[in-house]
Amino acid sequence: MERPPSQLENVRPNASGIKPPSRLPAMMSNGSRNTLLETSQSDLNARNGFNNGSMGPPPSMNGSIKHRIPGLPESVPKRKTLAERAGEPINPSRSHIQPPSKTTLPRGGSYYGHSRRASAVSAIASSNGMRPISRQRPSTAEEEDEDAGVTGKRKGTPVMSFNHTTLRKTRTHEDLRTGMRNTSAGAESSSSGGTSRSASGGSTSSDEGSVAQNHNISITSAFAELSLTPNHHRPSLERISEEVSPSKIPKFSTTPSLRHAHSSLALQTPSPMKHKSSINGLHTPRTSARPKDETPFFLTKDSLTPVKSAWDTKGRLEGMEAMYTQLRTQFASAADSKDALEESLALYKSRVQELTDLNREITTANRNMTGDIERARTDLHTTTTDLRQARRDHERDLLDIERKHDKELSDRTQKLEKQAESLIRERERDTERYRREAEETKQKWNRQKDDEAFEMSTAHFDELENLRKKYDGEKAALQRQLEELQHAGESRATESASEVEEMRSTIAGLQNQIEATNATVTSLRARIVSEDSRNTALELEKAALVSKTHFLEGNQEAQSHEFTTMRQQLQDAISSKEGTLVTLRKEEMMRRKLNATILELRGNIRVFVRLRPLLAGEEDPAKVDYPDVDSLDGGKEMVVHAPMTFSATGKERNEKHNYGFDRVFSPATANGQVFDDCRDLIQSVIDGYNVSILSYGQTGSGKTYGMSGPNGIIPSAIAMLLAEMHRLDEKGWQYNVAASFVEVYNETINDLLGDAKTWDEGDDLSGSVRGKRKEKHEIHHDPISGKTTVTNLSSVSLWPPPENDGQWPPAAKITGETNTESYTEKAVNQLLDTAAKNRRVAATKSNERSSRSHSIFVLTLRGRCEATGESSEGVLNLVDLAGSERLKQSGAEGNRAKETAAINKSLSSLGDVIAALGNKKGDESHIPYRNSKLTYLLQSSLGGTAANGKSSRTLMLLHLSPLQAHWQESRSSLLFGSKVHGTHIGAAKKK
Ligand SMILES: Nc1ncnc2c1ncn2[C@@H]1O[C@H](COP(=O)(O)OP(=O)(O)OP(=O)(O)O)[C@@H](O)[C@H]1O
Repeated sequence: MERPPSQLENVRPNASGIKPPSRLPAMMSNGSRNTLLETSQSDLNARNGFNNGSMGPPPSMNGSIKHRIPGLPESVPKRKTLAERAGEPINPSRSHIQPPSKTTLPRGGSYYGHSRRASAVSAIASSNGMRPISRQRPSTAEEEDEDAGVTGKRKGTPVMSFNHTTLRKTRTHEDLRTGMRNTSAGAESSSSGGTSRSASGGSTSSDEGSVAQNHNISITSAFAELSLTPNHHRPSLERISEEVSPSKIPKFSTTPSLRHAHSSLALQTPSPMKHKSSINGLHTPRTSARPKDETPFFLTKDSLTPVKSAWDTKGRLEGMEAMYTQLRTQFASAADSKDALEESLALYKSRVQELTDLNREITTANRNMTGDIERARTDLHTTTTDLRQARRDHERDLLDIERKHDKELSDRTQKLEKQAESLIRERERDTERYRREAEETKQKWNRQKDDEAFEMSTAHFDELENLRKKYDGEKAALQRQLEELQHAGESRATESASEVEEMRSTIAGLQNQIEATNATVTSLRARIVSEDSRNTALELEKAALVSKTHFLEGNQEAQSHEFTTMRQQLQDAISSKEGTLVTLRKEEMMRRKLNATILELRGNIRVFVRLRPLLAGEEDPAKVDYPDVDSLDGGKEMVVHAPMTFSATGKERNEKHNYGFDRVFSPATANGQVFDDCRDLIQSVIDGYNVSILSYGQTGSGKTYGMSGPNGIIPSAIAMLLAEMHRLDEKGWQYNVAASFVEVYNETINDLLGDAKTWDEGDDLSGSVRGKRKEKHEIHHDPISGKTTVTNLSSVSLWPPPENDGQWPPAAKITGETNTESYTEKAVNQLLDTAAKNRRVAATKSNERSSRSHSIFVLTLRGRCEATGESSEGVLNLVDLAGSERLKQSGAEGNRAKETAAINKSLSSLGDVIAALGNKKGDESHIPYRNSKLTYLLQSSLGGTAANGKSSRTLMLLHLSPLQAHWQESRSSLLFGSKVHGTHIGAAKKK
């Protein structure tokens, strides 16, 4: 069947994608082209009416077309094609149709009117994170069902189907679909002759979405993704009509350009060209706006083709007119949409501008901050580098100093060790030499003494033998005389016995007579008694006669000679005794000399070190070794392990320090053992030397314990001196012992045996203290006698006991004691108690006073030997020094600062004096005794030789704490001790 030429064939723009309706007949004829049929039930019905029986139109139809579209031009050629009209501006204000922006598609809104704009604004607000103010129409279950229904319904539809996956991507697509459905429904109602709801519904606010959707359908149909079915090639229109059910939604054909437009919209990418092409390629479904009697037309794949017979040109034109109208409406709506989009765009632009400004500001700020950070980083880097460099330099310096120090130390140590070794060797040699000399002298003297004794004893023996012989002779003569007398007495006794016999016989005769008379018996008994008495008297007479005989028979001359001899012997014995005493004195002198020699050899300044044991509760002792503890003459070395430290390079350091002293006592050593090693020194006080024993060390190291504790130096020294004095008494030496006890506190001297209330604390307060006048004590040193005296100082006589026993101590009189030793003992105890009490009273002004003051117990021994006329005077100073650790304390205030300064001064002066004594080159050398009260007080007893030639000896008793924590204090004490030990002072001289 031939298809008549169509006007639309000429107006179809190729680029628009709208297929000219002229293609439809071809499709209908053989179905070789893809054809999309869109229809509704009413269309079908209408078509059925047309097509029923024949393809030709009813005669009445030819004129009715013209009549129904009065606006159409009469002449078909004069009519503008659809494409031309589409190109015309519909409204000057809407001449530029812009595609919808991707962000202006409102959800559930319309592209038209206020609601559309509101939706657009809402979309902007939503995109800016604000709550949209326009009403949004949610997707309802019904719609979902409808969607499903559409799909389901179209499943079996051979003509077209929707891609729901794509449609569901956005709300816009839902709306589009809804619009499509409405359109479809409109078509249905139109075909069924019902009232067109959608035609008037566009202005109904209650169904604004529906109206918008109805309007949208033209666009959405263009954007909907459609697919062609293979049935497009059906040969006839009837067949198409059959297949399109009225209940089915309109079918659309789509072209690649439409698909592209849809996908662009779905992706919401604005593209004017795409939109335009979409609009141009739009195949509008027939809407309910079409008059009921209007010829239905199909929207096929390639063109808007009214379903008319080929000969029904008018019908087809009407369809096209309707489509044209529809397109105009669509263009109008597109223009509205454009306005809305422009508005949105303007909003967006302003917002974008704002954001751009903000971004710029932030970028600028960020850039500034980045610059600052960069600068700060650079500064930091520079500082870090500088710091590292400085640290490296510092570490290098430290290492250098350390190396230098170590080297210096090792050099000095080696040097000192060499010196010490040579000194020790020299000393050993000297000792050995002196020992040999002493031994020889002693042996010589012993031999001499033995010879003398032998000679004396031989003479004595001879004399004794003679005397014994003489005595034996005399004794024999006397024995003989005695025997003679005894014989005479016995003969007299025999005579008496015969007389007794006679008398007895007489008695017996008489007894016979007694029997005769009792009176005779009684007289006889009386006679016997008288005879016994007579006999006794005779015995006595006999003894008297014997002695008289012995006396009378003795040689008076011999007797007087014997007496003379005996007197001579007695005289000899006395003179022998005198000789022995002289010898003993000589011996004593020799002993003193030897003792002095030994002490000189040992040095006038000696250092003993003593480590006290750990006390209860104390932990972490320092490790100390005593390498020669088992040596016969006592240990002299110690190795102290310093606490572990780390070098600048982080290396572990376990230092050991070797020390050598005159004597080293381990913690196990008791006070008595320490004193045994001090004996010879104290003995020398009796011999007339001045001796100082100084207890040095930090607080709590045992100074006071060693000095005044049980069997400490003070009580032991007094006991020893008393025993020595008794011994020397036998040798003709008599001694006086006096004691004083002073304290040096804050460079002021206080009398510990006086009254603490009168003490001068050196606090510049004049006048009285507690109502008592302050006592000032001045030190005087006599350069000629070498004696040091302190004014106003109490002195207690310990030996001999004072005549007026009980005058001292004042607090507790010692009375009723006849035993002098007991007095001394008690006096010493009383003396120590008084000192302690006075210190306690003073301590109320300054706590821990005992640790911050020096106490000096002074014993003065004056001796005289009447036999020899010798005399001696020695002073023993037993000094308990203040805690040495105060040297390092700083930051003290008030009294403490004063105490610290005073302790510093006195202890450093002590070191200076000892060092100066060691360096002394002659009598002219200056020794800084006056630098402190302590050294000035001890001037005559500090190991030097005074101007008067009197010299002295010093023993430094170094006390150490056993705790590792006190290592630094112990080390400084050991260094001080080593310095003193290394000082060699010339021989001490007795005055
Ligand atoms: N060898 C020792 N054996 C037993 N205990 C000791 C010994 N040495 C010291 N102590 C004890 O250690 C404590 C401190 O001793 P001490 O008071 O003698 O020290 P210090 O150095 O004299 O103190 P301060 O600074 O007060 O003069 C005392 O309790 C003492 O009994």
